[in-house]
Amino acid sequence: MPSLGRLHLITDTRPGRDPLAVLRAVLPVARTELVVQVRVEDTATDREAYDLARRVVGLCAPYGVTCLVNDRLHVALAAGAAGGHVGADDLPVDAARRVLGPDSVLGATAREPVSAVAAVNAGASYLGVGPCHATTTKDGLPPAIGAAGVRAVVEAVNVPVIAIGGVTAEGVPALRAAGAYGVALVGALSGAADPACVAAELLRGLSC
Ligand SMILES: Cc1ncc(COP(=O)(O)OP(=O)(O)O)c(N)n1
Ligand SMILES: Cc1nc(C(=O)O)sc1CCOP(=O)(O)O
Ligand SMILES: [Mg+2]
Repeated sequence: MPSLGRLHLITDTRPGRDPLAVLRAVLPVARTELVVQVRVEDTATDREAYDLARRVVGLCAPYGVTCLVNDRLHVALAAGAAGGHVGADDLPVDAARRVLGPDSVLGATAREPVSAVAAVNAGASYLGVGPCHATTTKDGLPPAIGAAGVRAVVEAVNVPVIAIGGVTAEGVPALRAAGAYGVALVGALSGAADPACVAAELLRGLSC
């Protein structure tokens, strides 16, 4: 299994966003500290998801950067990604592990310690934990858990915890202090005027 980077860039495919331009800017700065998660809108077709995943895999390969696919594990396999990420509405973690095989990276969403332990026992190799802070990127999320909620999960499991939801460079030190291994972001990178600069700032926080 590839070693996991600490900076998880999740593609932003909302209208007006350019996920490949953001990726091209961030790749040379973050290199192997980067993980890219291909996440498309629920309304996107599998063909659209596959086309984006193939392009992301192709851009990541020269840098040795890990590419994952959110939700659609058949797309992950078909596109040659290193693994996938599942949450409560997706395949259960044990089924996802069977689909991906023993050596793939498998992330699972967990919001508190009990489900976190269950996800790890079912085969998750890392956990996405949040929402840490309020976010406008995704609707319907439960209330923010803050750094204290992240810490509660960190103390319950022995896999990397990736903090997600409203993460900014300013927020990284508190999340690291809570034990987060890394962070996952959509808006803070996708909406940045200079994504490379923001990535460098995020990496400085993650290296402490
Ligand atoms: C790193 C990371 N953590 C959490 C999520 C959320 O996954 P999920 O709960 O399945 O929600 P969707 O992203 O599918 O809307 C994630 N994608 N990545
Ligand atoms: C896709 C997603 N999942 C979350 C969760 O808590 O499960 S928060 C989130 C959106 C993260 O986007 P941003 O960095 O712009 O807040
Ligand atoms: Mg999902």
